Amino acid sequence: MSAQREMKEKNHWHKPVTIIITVIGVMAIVALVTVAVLQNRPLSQKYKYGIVMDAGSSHTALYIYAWPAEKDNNTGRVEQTHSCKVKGPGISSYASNPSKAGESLRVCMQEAKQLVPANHHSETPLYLGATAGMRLLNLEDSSASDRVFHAVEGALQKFPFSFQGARILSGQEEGAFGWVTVNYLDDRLKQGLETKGALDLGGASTQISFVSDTFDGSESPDNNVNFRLYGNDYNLYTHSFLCYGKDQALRMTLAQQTLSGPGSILDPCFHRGYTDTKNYSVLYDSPCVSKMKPQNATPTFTHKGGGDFLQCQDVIKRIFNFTHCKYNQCSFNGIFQPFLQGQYGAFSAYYFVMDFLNLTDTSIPLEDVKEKLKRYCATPWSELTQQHGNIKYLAEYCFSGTYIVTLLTEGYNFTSQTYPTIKYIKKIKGSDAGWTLGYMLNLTNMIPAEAPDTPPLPHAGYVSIVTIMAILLFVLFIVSLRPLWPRCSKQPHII
Ligand SMILES: Nc1nc2c(ncn2[C@@H]2O[C@H](COP(=O)(O)OP(=O)(O)OP(=O)(O)O)[C@@H](O)[C@H]2O)c(=O)[nH]1
Ligand SMILES: [Ca+2]
Repeated sequence: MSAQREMKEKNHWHKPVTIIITVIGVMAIVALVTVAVLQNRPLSQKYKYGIVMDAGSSHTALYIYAWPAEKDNNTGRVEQTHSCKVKGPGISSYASNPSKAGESLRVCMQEAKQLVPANHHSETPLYLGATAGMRLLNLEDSSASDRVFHAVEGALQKFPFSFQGARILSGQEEGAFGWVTVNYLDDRLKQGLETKGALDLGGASTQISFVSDTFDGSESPDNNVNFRLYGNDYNLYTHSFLCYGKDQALRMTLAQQTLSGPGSILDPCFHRGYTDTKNYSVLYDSPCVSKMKPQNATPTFTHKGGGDFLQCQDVIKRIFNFTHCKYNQCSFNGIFQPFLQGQYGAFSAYYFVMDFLNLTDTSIPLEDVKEKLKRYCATPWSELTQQHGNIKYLAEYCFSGTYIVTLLTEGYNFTSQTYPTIKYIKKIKGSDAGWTLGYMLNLTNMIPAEAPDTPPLPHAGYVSIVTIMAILLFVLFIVSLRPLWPRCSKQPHII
């Protein structure tokens, strides 16, 4: 009995003070872990929104972007959540009826109003950027372009968003923001990886943009855009060729074939059996060709297809001027271009056309691409309409495919070796490739010039370390109470 009492006396765990210290120690550690974890947990995901309207030459599209509210200054998180294609042609086509340009945007704007939560409407910026169609209208008739903008602005101001204005983007902006979009979505900017060039083929203009180690802007300052993004400097070469979008290039190619004002032409870029009556005044109604309009021509001409890829390449080559270059090297029309460098993403009509022709795989050798195009162009029109029905653009794919290959090789100097550096793309991680995202990121200051301070540990790592440390502390605490531990448990009882 006395031994038992002695043991109980030696066993300090049974002392109320020890029990209280242990309980307080456990509670303190639990409190420490809880506070540390709660204090540093990611905030609940509240989103911010931005809307950009791409008023292109052929049509207008609306894009909604969203990003977690607390990550404003930390790019890599903005995503396209919705896109809406405006019915009808681009806003520049409404020059003679501007109010219709504003009206045409209403359906997509209503959609945006439904999709962006109402409590965010007033803080959501809305931008409209117009490209080559409005550039051409502005060249042709600047007051007509002002009227179109006035009507469009009036229509957009009626919506509850924070409207930031409608304007024409310069060719440099269009090229550079397309490049920003591609590299932002690919996470190349944030990680400081080698960037990808951007190739954009629109309806009225086409852009080429890439970082070149040999280009510092001194040779041709107009083609130089400098960015500092996430602590890295980028020296970008960019050029926009007005009139070299696929629709205006087709006009120029047709103009080349009708300079003498013939009553009919046999166009190698259209399929055998294809025939259409075209109006001279409609064909030449664009600043890209208006100066070439034949005098004394009949009002219309018959447009017949010849279906010959090689001859088509020849007539397309005639719209490029290779005779003068005041720089070390040029692409075409006397425009400076440094050596091609790195990988390229080709989007818009590059994708639409090559996708239709089943030629988006650039591991197919360039010679085989040409061979396939040759066979496609030689397909009779009747066979194609039988196969596809009378779908939009069907008559133009032979021209468009041949134009793309000619622009890339003869224009930009891609070779059989460098052709595989191009990837035809439509979307990257769910967002459309194009200038709109880059434009919004720039205007909302969402790409920091310097790399943002990031916590040294991700949240999960932080939680694990705090928990391990707390357990360790607890164990140390228990061990530190060792002098108070009973010594008898494993010792033989000596009576
Ligand atoms: N085949 C095909 N062509 C398309 C499609 N959507 C647009 N296009 C055509 O492809 C060309 C380029 O389209 P976009 O990139 O939208 O051109 P855009 O932005 O209106 O014109 P720019 O102001 O010059 O940039 C135009 O000739 C369009 O008519 C499509 O789904 N399929
Ligand atoms: Ca475009």
